[in-house]
Parts: sequence; structure tokens; C-alpha cells
Amino acid sequence: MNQSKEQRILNFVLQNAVRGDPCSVVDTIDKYCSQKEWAMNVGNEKGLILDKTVEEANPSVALELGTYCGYSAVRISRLLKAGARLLTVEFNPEFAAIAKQMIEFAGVQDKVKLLEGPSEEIIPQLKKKYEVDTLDFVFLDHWKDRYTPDTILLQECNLLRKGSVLLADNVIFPGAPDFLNYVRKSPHFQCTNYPSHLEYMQVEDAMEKAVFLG
Ligand SMILES: Cc1cc(C(=O)N2CCN(C)CC2)sc1-c1cc(O)c2nc[nH]c(=O)c2c1
Ligand SMILES: [Mg+2]
Repeated sequence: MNQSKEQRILNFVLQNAVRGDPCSVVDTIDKYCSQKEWAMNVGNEKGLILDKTVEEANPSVALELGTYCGYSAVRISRLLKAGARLLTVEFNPEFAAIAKQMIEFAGVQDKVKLLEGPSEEIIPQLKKKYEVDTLDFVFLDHWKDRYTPDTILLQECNLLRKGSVLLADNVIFPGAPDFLNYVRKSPHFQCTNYPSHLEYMQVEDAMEKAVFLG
């Protein structure tokens, strides 16, 4: 049975990156996906915006919606302080299996908890099942049509506190116009747009930061 693209990415990392070195895993995925096969990792250009936002938020508890191969889970967790943790949600079982191996190879498994299932089912479980009080940082990178309903769900589940930082990928391409509309019109969010480019391409894209005001 021939391999998936995601399996090829993982194999390239296992053979070319340094075990236990998150930066080498991130760089190796970028090398493969820019030179051999495009894939929907946030990439290095938008990754630098992600890094700065995570460093500024310095979260104790972070949530990622959309794990894919684990690129941004490794990228985020490498910046977390001792004792901080990242919960990352992936509904595609094949992607989750790849990401699990990627996270373990990078050596960040003690900081990252991979939750398999649809975000709309997992978000309401975060407080009781995963012992979350509130979220300090949320990276939205799953599916553009889920950005707005999941942002509303996070509020309904009382998972955001004054100062919680949301960062959304792909708000220009593939695009999340209803999400931009929602957070920019809401009195509960302070928004900032970060123009960039689609990973590994010269196509315009952007990230949107939305800070919850309580
Ligand atoms: C799957 C896909 C295809 C795209 C595209 O038009 N192109 C890439 C391939 N090249 C060759 C043509 C141009 S863009 C994109 C994409 C990018 C993300 O960052 C995503 N993040 C989260 N969830 C997504 O579903 C998601 C999809
Ligand atoms: Mg994306």
C-alpha cells in the first residue's frame, strides 16, 4: 500500500532531523515541504509570527486546533516554560498517528497532549476531562468554517479569560472572512492583523490575533 504524503514527511524527519531537537524537526519539515512536497504546515514565515505571539503570551496552558503532522505543536511547545502544556486537537486519525510520532521524535511529548476528535466535541470536555481552568493561548489552524463556531464555543465554555490570546492561521488564504468579521466586530476582542504568505508559496495570506477582553 503506497505511503501517504504525511508518512513521507515523517520518514524524512526520522532520517534527517536530530532526535530530541525540536528546531531541527521544524527546519527539516520546512526543507521537505518547500523542496519536495507542499503540505499545510504553518511554515517558517508565519511560524515566526506564531513564535513571537507565543513568546509574548508566555502561556501556561495553550490549545491548538488542527495538529496535522505536528509541525506547529513542536514549534509552540519548544517555547513553553517549564510546567506549561499544549493541548492539540486533531480529528483525522491518520494525521494524529503521524503527529504523535513527530512529537515524540522531537522530544516534546511531556509538554504536549494530543487529543483525537472533532474540536466541537473536545472543547466542552477541556475543563472536566482535561483539567483546564482557562486557556492563555489558542492557535486556530484546523478548518476555516470552524473558526467562528469554535471561538463562540470557547466563550460559552468559559475557557477564555481577560487577556487570552487567539491566533488564527489562513485568514486570507484559504480565508476565514466570517471569523474576521466576528472578532473585529465583537466588543470582546482586540484584533491585530499580520500580513504574510501561504506556507512555501508566494500567495498572500495573513494571521489574525484576537485578544479576549473579558
Ligand atoms: C490544503 C490547502 C491547499 C492550498 C492551496 O491552495 N495551495 C497549496 C498547494 N499548492 C500547490 C497550490 C495552492 S492552501 C491549503 C491549506 C493551508 C493551510 O495553512 C491550512 N491550515 C489549516 N487547515 C487547512 O485546511 C489548510 C489548508
Ligand atoms: Mg494553516
